Amino acid sequence: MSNARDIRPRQDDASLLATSPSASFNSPSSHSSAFNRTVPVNAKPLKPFATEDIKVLLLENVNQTGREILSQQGYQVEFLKSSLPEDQLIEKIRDVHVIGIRSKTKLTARVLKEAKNLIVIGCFCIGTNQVDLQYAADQGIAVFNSPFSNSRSVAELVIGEMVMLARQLGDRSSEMHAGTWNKVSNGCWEIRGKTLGIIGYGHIGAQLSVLAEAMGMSVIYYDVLNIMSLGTARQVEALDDLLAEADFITCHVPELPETKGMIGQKQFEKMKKGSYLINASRGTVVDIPALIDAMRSGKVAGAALDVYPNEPAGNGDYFNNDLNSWGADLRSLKNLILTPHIGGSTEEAQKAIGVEVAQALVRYANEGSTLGAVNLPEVVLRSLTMDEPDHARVIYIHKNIPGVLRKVNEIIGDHNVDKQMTDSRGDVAYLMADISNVDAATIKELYTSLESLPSRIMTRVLY
Ligand SMILES: NC(=O)C1=CN([C@@H]2O[C@H](COP(=O)(O)OP(=O)(O)OC[C@H]3O[C@@H](n4cnc5c(N)ncnc54)[C@H](O)[C@@H]3O)[C@@H](O)[C@H]2O)C=CC1
Ligand SMILES: O=C(O)C(=O)COP(=O)(O)O
Repeated sequence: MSNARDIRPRQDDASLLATSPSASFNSPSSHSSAFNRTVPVNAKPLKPFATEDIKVLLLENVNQTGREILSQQGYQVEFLKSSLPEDQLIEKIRDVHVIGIRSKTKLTARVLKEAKNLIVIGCFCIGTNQVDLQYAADQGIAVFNSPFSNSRSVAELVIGEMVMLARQLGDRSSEMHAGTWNKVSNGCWEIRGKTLGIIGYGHIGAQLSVLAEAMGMSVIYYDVLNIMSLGTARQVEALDDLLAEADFITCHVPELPETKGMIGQKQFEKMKKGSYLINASRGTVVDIPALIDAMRSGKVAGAALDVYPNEPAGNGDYFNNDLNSWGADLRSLKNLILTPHIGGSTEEAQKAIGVEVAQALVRYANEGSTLGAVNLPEVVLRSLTMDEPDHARVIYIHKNIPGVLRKVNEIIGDHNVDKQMTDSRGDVAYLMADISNVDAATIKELYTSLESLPSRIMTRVLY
């Protein structure tokens, strides 16, 4: 394997041009999906490289379904249960072509700079805030996620937590575990007839809205977009309107500069006395010292937190003041449910995410399809078939500057271009072209010529 960043064709080895009819880039048949259905039965397996040379690093206990799909491709898959400290991550990422992470691993520009062979990142979760998406795009590294496979799991957790908070179940259960009988009705409520305020009415917020109405709640929501209400839910114009009206407030916004500290001291002041707060979005959205004050003063009657500004790397690690300076204060509060970022952690969600993201990674590595990528333009060409044995697929990721297509077409224009597609997103453009009647020497020539263009970000030739 070349030590350059690309997975390059092995130009010296003409035998690799022959494609093996027994090889397949289809994912295992047990994982049927829209992706599998779109691949024709006589799809030609593209062999840009010996698949056993592809190195994949999976962190944070990615589900077995995903691991199997990648292993069955013949890739070398290394699997770790937790995330890695930055220095160890940098050591490992230098070597790999594909990395799979969840919400904890931070793929910053500093880390990605060292990832000389990396072509694609799979976020086996919804959030992609942990990855420097722009830096990755600028290096030609595609990023995929699973946009809604765990939404239902989060929505169900929030429903459960509302009942738990309204009935102080966490406290009663802890007391019983400590041997104390404490039968209380004071300050305990039904959720029926109460108002739920949802901040961020996207996949999770909207799903939750339907479930909450089925429990007899009234739903209001605040979102920066004008979004169609489900059921009898009602969009409010300003966050303050929601804070003033809701009995239960729940956050479902992404981590963005605009959502940082979105619920802080000023917002707690605007809430009704005795209201409840739930945050299963990102730890930066709620100002936790302000929440501690609001709970101590009785303004907030209960809260559930699933996410924190700093989270431990893996199971068994401590959640203490070394991690977040207010850790002990938080843990001392009554009617506060603390969970270790388990909103999306169900068997159903993790299995579905494993399949969806692993298939996207395989499709990208083997076919170059960016369908569903969150940081590159979406470009897809139909699969080459076994009837097209002497074809090569050229992928040219380049700076989105004037004149590039002319130069590229000067290079590929002497050949028979069967199909070509190009699209851009911001500063980066992605071109894919299938060329027929090519031999090993032509592939080498195409590759070298494209690589020498000043607009080049990354070139791959699949054949
Ligand atoms: N605790 C957990 O395990 C999980 C947490 N999450 C977190 O939940 C977040 C939301 O997930 P989805 O509903 O799938 O995302 P989504 O993208 O479908 O919805 C987010 C909504 O928030 C809105 N929004 C963005 N900025 C806003 C602002 N400043 N004010 C008001 N609304 C704003 C958007 O317009 C959108 O409607 C994810 O980004 C992720 O960080 C997601 C899954 C599991
Ligand atoms: O899907 C998300 O964005 C989540 O927050 C869930 O993250 P996780 O896969 O549990 O690390």
